[in-house]
Amino acid sequence: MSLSRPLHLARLFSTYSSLRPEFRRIVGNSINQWKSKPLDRKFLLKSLRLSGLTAQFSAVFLRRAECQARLSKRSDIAKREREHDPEASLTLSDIFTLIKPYLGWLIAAVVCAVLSAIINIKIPLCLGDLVNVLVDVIKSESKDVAAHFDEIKPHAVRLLTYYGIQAVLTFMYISFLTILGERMAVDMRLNLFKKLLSLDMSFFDTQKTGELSSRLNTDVQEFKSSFKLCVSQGLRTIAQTLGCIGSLVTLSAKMTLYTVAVVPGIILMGSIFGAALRVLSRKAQAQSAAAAATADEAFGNIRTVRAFAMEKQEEKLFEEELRKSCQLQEQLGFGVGMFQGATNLFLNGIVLSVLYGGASLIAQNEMSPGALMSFLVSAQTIQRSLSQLSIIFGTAVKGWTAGARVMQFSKMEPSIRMDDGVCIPYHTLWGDIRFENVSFYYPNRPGHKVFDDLDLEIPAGQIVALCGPSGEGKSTITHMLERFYEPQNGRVTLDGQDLRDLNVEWLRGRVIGLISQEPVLFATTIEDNIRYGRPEATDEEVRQAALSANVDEFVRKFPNGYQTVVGERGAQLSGGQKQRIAIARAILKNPPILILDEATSALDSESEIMVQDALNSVMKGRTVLIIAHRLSTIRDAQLIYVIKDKKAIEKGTHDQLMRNKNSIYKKLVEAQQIK
Ligand SMILES: Nc1ncnc2c1ncn2[C@@H]1O[C@H](COP(=O)(O)OP(=O)(O)OP(=O)(O)O)[C@@H](O)[C@H]1O
Repeated sequence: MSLSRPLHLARLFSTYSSLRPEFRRIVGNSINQWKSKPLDRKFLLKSLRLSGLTAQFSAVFLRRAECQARLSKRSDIAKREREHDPEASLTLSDIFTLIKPYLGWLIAAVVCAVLSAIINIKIPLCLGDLVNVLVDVIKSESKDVAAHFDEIKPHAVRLLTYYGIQAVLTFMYISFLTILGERMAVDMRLNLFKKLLSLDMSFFDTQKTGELSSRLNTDVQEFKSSFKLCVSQGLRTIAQTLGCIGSLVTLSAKMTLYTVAVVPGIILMGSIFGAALRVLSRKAQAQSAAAAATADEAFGNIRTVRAFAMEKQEEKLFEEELRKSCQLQEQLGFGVGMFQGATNLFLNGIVLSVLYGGASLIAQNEMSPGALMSFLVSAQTIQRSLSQLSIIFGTAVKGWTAGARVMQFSKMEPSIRMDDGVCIPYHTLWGDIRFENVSFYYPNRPGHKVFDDLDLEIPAGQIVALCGPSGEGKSTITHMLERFYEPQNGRVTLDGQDLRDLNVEWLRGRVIGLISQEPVLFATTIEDNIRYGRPEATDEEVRQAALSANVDEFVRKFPNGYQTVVGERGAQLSGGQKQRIAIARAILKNPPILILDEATSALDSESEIMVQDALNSVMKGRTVLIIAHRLSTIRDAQLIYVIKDKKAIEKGTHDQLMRNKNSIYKKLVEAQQIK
């Protein structure tokens, strides 16, 4: 990018230099003609040529600026090492899709805002009339108060009516916009949340949850606020500007054309600044999200932070991210400030040019001094409106970027759809699982194959254990069974059906129950956490599940019983208690296939006995896949697989494997890696 930018600029300046004499000739001629000739067709054509030429320049600059924006966006993505992130973009059709359900509210708001602006143009005129009448009354020196009052009354009533209507219109358009903005924000949040929940697991492998929350909250908020501001203020300002331009045309068409001819220049400036500010704004918002994610991670892992006394380091990390964010936000502020300053300078220049052009017209008797005065006042109203627009522009840039960040993930499509595929009828489901020639790597680490031609059979109704050295892929097998990830080669089948043909919602929700080493509970009551296994379960079924999982016995000792709130991730419970609640949840779900991923390895021996007891009651009559390092858990398995070197290299019962003197399993037991 550093090399290409000077090249672009050089090319642009060479184009400009070659066109400069022609540009000067046309501009010079046109200005002279505007001053000296009356308004005719030829004159109009010349004006259009000037506008066209400046518009062409705007287009060239715009394209260059956009190109630079794209390049820096790519470099950002490279910096973030997120190859699969789609480009953040927000189109007008995206905005229209959001507005569509509430189009009526928008139209109502637009009508009210425009009417309010029209009244805003009328109020000064009406005020002027009232002042004129008052002046007349003062001049007449008559003492007839009633007659004076009758003269003033209609003007005063008209003014009061305008004030009243304007107040009602203002209330209406702000209310309508609030309804529109809030409902749009809810839709945006819901869409994004729904989409995020459905995205592939590989997406979450590369994203920080804090950043996702920031998109759901901060970005949607920013988009909503700027949308409301742009529509309310922008509409009013535009309507006011158009109204005043109308007044200008009636005052002097020639002077108006002279003033309007500089509009492509404003567009040109706006385009260049706009592209640069959009890039800066995108960077600034990404950095704010990164800072939020750092804080979120620290809070999420607060126990680890405390245990390692890392508060200072976390603070430092957060400060670094915040400072970077602050720097970018400041740069953005400077950019917006510069833009607003330049706009003001430009607009003041227009007033000067109007004075100069007007003076020439007065000298040629084509305009009266009074008309020039009125022209200037209206031009200044436009100037004020355009200054206001430049402020709105800054807000719009931020809002647009925020909207694009929300859309970036809302537009992503999961490769695994939740609602596709078939369900095997419950009474014909056996629970026979096979991995056939499976080759797999995690999508975010394509160079690292976890399995190469893995073959594995988990017969229906049996307890099968997976063991092997750490990092060889035991948990990955459960991930593939849950269809969190799909194999690149080979297939995984359930009762002979490829998992890819089965309905994922049914598979995860009805068929497979997972109890992992660190069960995660929600910050709600014990009852709700158990019910998570099957929300439609009756109270009695919840109690029965709790009894089978040895939950009931400790819950009864809590003052609030099943209504005890467990804290974030179950922080107010012991490891064994959390694990037993997770088992009760799995019992309630009553899945034909159960996966126990080191379900007892984090517990002390007393808790383990209780949890194992609970597990034994769950395992009966199901297909069970156990991942464990504990002999006590594995010994009873009907089949044991040893996973190593990307394959299942051994299989058999505990006794069979122990009899083989070269068995890896035997070595693991002897080395106490399985103990
Ligand atoms: N989400 C992921 N993205 C990329 N690589 C991963 C991911 N999860 C696991 N891995 C890698 O895949 C390999 C297998 O991991 P897995 O967790 O299946 O091992 P494991 O046998 O269960 O280990 P352990 O016994 O230590 O729990 C490891 O090299 C690991 O680094």
